[in-house]
Amino acid sequence: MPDTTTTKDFTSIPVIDFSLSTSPETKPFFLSQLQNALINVGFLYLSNSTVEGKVVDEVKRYLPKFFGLPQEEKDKIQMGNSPHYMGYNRLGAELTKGETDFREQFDFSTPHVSRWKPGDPDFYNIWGPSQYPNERILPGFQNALETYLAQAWDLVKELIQLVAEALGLPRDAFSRFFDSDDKMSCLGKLVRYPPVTQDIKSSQGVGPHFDQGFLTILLQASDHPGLQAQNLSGEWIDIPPIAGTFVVNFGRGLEFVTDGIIRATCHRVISPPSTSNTPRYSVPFFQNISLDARLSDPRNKIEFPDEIIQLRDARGKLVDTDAVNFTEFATEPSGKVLLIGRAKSHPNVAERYYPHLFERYFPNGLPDHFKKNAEIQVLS
Ligand SMILES: O=C(O)CCC(=O)C(=O)O
Ligand SMILES: [Fe+2]
Repeated sequence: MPDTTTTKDFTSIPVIDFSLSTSPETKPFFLSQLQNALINVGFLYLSNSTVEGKVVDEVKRYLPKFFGLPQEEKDKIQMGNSPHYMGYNRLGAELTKGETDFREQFDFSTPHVSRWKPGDPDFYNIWGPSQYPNERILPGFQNALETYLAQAWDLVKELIQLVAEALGLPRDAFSRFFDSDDKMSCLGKLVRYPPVTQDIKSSQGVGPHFDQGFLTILLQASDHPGLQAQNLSGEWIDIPPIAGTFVVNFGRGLEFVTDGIIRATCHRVISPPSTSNTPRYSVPFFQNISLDARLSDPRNKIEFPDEIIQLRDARGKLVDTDAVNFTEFATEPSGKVLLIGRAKSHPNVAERYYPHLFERYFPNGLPDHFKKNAEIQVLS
């Protein structure tokens, strides 16, 4: 495997051992590896993290069980019934940059009560309770996912402090972007990417996009390749699963508040080929930031050491890419950016609960290919 620790334009993704961050002797090496990944790659594999192997194994065990439930059971908890964009989506019920993603998925979050009340901004309602299948149907499922979320959340809270240190900042440099835990919610997804079929010829598992918030931790829960990240030359670099690791990447929000020092790298998923007998499974976990945080507020500007700024400038400009971008960070509070992103991805939910956003982003109504795909599903 080529050495990516020094190259500016990556051709593979560095593997970083989290346990090196826990001892004073090895921490400087950990931080230097992290610094390179933050500035030059925007992706890394993390091994030996604090998330327990048995907790990961439980989640993996439930993936085929959940997606194997009868369609009617999954439809009972469909996202279309949740103003918080929580719950199940059938294959193809999601758009990235207007194009259909062929993945079936279940969105769930850390336990949370919506803080929205009449008169509040619409985006206060973006976080709220998850929808789980009846315990009788899938015993232990909710508990397994909530245990996983709690451990993933602890990990991102530690990681964001290490990110600050890797950029020569105090450990708490990013704490201003988070409320107390009871006012925060992080999002998890169970995702199933079926092989390409006759009906659905597209291999877009999920189209080119940037993640939105700060950190993403991704569990590749089967042996399928398919995840790819775009390097500075615009080439798509494979991120094949490596057992015992998470893939970590950085969202547009973190790129914004670090003035482009940290890369939010564009990525996509190619579906398994038609010759594959099994689906690809993954479990992304997205670290959100405070709904009220305005990243463009001058009071939120962070001063970086000169040598860090020089490393960014030496890297060169990021490739312009036609992907979902979250440019609204320049003007809107974080919660609104999140709500707009969700409305564009899940137009049926926006149409029902956020009609003002639906009209703005879908002035001609639900796109034909979105409706057509719904028909394919009804037929099959
Ligand atoms: O499934 C994957 O491997 C990646 C998914 C992803 O990038 C996303 O959901 O934002
Ligand atoms: Fe992503």
